[in-house]
Formats: sequence, C-alpha cells, structure tokens
Amino acid sequence: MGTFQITGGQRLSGSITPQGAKNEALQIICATLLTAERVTISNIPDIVDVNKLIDILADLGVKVQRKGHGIYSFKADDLNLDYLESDEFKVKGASLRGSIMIVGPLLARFGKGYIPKPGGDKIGRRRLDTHFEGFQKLGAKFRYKPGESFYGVEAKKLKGAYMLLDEASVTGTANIVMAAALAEGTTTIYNAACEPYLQQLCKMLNRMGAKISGIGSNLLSIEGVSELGGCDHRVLPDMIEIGSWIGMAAMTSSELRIKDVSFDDLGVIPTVFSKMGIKVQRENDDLIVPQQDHYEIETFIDGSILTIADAPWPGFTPDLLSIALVVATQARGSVLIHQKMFESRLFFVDKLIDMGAQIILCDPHRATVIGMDKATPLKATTMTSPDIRAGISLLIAALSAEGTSTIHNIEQIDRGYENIDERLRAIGAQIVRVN
Ligand SMILES: CC(=O)N[C@H]1[C@@H](OP(=O)(O)OP(=O)(O)OC[C@H]2O[C@@H](n3ccc(=O)[nH]c3=O)[C@H](O)[C@@H]2O)O[C@H](CO)[C@@H](O)[C@@H]1O
Ligand SMILES: C=C(OP(=O)(O)O)C(=O)O
Repeated sequence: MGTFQITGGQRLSGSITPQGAKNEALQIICATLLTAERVTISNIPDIVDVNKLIDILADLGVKVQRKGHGIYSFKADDLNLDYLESDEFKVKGASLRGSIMIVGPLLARFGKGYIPKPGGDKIGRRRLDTHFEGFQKLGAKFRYKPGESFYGVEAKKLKGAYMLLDEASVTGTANIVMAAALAEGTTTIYNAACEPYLQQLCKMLNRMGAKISGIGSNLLSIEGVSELGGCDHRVLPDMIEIGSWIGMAAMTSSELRIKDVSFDDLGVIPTVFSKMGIKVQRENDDLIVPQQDHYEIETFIDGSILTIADAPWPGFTPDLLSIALVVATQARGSVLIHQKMFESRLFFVDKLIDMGAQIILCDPHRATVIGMDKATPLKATTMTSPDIRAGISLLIAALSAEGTSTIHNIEQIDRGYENIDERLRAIGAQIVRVN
C-alpha cells in the first residue's frame, strides 16, 4: 500500500498543465477495436487505469506502439479472441471499470464480447443493465452465470433499433454507440449520456467513417456502416483534474494558472466553483485562479443554503462533488452537498471531521458543510484514501492543513492522476511518496 506524506500550510504558485482525460481515454482506446486499420491517439494520460486497459488490448493481440509521451498507435488487425475466456483476462478485466467498453466493439466486429464484472471505485452500486439491455435491443443474446460474475453477449449480426436508456450511463452509452456504429440500419438512443468524453468518442467514430448525429445531445442517431477505418485523435484535457486544481488553489490560498484547459468543454464546472466564491478567470485557453484569502459561498435568492448536486451532463459531474465538499470546509458560509448518483461516495467526510471540519453527514447522499472561513485551519492527520476522488480531496485537505499528514492507499489516486507528487512539487507542494 503506497503512502504520501504531505506537509501543508504552504502557498503554491505557478502553472500546472492538466493531463489528458482519463474517462475519455478509456472510451477512445476501446474504440480502436472497431477497425483493422491503425488509430493514433495523443494526450493519453500515463495513469494506472489507462495502462491496464492498454495492456488488455495488447494481450488480445492489438499491435500497440508507444510513439512518444502520451502518444500511442493501435492496430487491431489480428486478434486472439480465445484470450477472452482465459483466467488471466478474468483477473485483468475485473481490475478497472473502463474495461467494460471493450464489449461493444468486440460484439459489433466479431460477434461476441465477454467481460468479468468490472472493478473501479467502490462508491455504491454500479449497474451494467443499461449496457446489456442496449446490446439486447440490437439483437444480441446475453449470458450471465451469477456464480461466475462473468458476462457475455453474442450475435451473428446486429440490427439498428430504437432504445430509451433506463439511465444516462456514461460507459453504457459509449458501449452501445460503438456497437451500433457497425450494426445494420439505424439506431436511435434516447436518454443518452452526452459528457464531453462521449462527444469526443462520437466525433472520432465519425472520422473513422461512422454516421452519428445528435452529438452533444441526449438523442443520438447512428446509421450503421459496414466497416470503419483508421484516424488520429487527441484526448481533451481532464476536466476532473482541472476542477481538482481549482479547489486546491482555493484551499491553499494560492494563485495558479491551469494551462490549456479547453475552456469551452468545461460546461458548468467554473460556474459551480464561482458560486462557492472562488474567482476563476479565463485568459485565452488558460484558467487562472487568483490568490484569495477568503471565499464566500452564495445563497439561493431567498437566502436559503446553496445546494450543489450532481447530474448527468450538462449538469455538474459527480466526480467533482468530493472536491467541492472539501473546498467548502474553509469557505465563508454553508452548503448542502447532494451526491445523487452514488450512495457511498460521501463517507470519507469522517476523515475531514477528524481534521476539524464542520460537516453533518445527513444521510449517505447528503452532507451539510459549515465553512470555517479559514479562521481555524484543518489539522494534519493520518488517513486512507477510499476512492480516487475522495483521495484527491483528502490530499487537498492535507495541503491546506497545518503539519504533516499521511495518506495511505494512494494507488487510488494514481489510478487517475499522472505523476501527481512530482507535478505538485513543481508548484511548491511539500509532498513525498514514501513507498
Ligand atoms: C470510466 C468512467 O467513465 N467512469 C465514469 C462513468 O462511470 P459509469 O459509466 O460506470 O457510470 P454511469 O454513468 O453508468 O452511472 C453512474 C452512477 O450514476 C447513477 N445514475 C446514472 C445516470 C443517471 O441518469 N442517473 C443515475 O442515477 C447510476 O445508477 C450509477 O450509480 O460515469 C460516472 C458518472 O458520471 C463517473 O462517476 C465515472 O467516473
Ligand atoms: C469513479 C471514477 O472512476 P471509475 O469509473 O473508473 O471507477 C472517477 O473517475 O471518478
């Protein structure tokens, strides 16, 4: 179990460049399975989850070449599908959430796709019904042996269909879109997720020869084609990292320049931090958080406590709620954080309470934070990171706290943040990787 030691209470300064988006990269890498031609992807983050997925593709027989930092080419022209039934795949496929998205492309191109129950954060129930209902609508047969936790879909031919997704699942929509791209006829997906990750995937598929319209909306139309070709694709900067650095700047009273953020793809994220009193300035495509000793959370018009809640895009992403929560602990004013999607993502607040934060966990989905206006800093402590976003939130709390904190289980943070300790040291953070 890896550990960070963080000595907080220092101001940070300078520039930080966000990595490529983890959740987009996972979709895009799976999409390379849809063609026998070469696909070259740049701005791929060097993080544990992405590297695990690249490894699975290589085990499947995809020719993977690293062309430079963050640049890979993939050529899926000769696959060994027997690998899908191996014990090794059952272990590797289960170790991350993103692996689920190999199923759609494999089903569409080779008539079968298998996956062990995928991993990812233990942040509540993580259903796969949307994925498999979608494949079934396209004509696939679903097989699942409950004892084995191994899922499979098979079909000689996929046929386009109308479907209304039971929820706007991010990975579910990606999986179904990829399958439908090679189905016969037209597929219409209503209640589709439309995060920038998905918009990027659909644009890339169109460059490969797919015919997808409605990109960016919750109604996608996909006219199936018989084959797809190669393309080049660049992954967007990671909006969750950008939100994390905004929160970090506010909590440490630092001025930070976050470079090349692709501002127009950040949606409501800057606005939500502004509502918490954090100044966010745009300069070309950089985002600047000026130094602020205090920030004050707005109230609603009637004076009642502001609520920050997650929602499918264009709503506020659930992956930034833990960060908003930690930032609120040192704000002036109060806020209700409502995590609607996941039921176990707020339990990390007990660590913040240990550090002196004033938080009432109302129920598994809601926490009220009473900000301390930096009158009393958080106290350093020893903690364990329960999931990726709680992990980064605790790291931000430790950077603002007085004294030296210890965070165990930092594998959770490494899953999604590239080389984080070195990048934070470059802007003045005192953070050491102990083992
Ligand atoms: C690898 C990857 O891309 N992971 C992201 C992806 O996970 P993933 O695609 O697994 O998440 P889903 O979008 O399927 O669902 C996430 C959770 O939200 C619930 N839900 C979803 C949609 C909805 O309209 N109502 C609803 O309640 C689901 O029941 C589930 O508990 O999207 C999540 C939601 O943005 C993010 O937290 C994850 O970081
Ligand atoms: C929950 C997340 O990731 P995953 O879906 O891979 O568990 C996340 O990125 O915040």
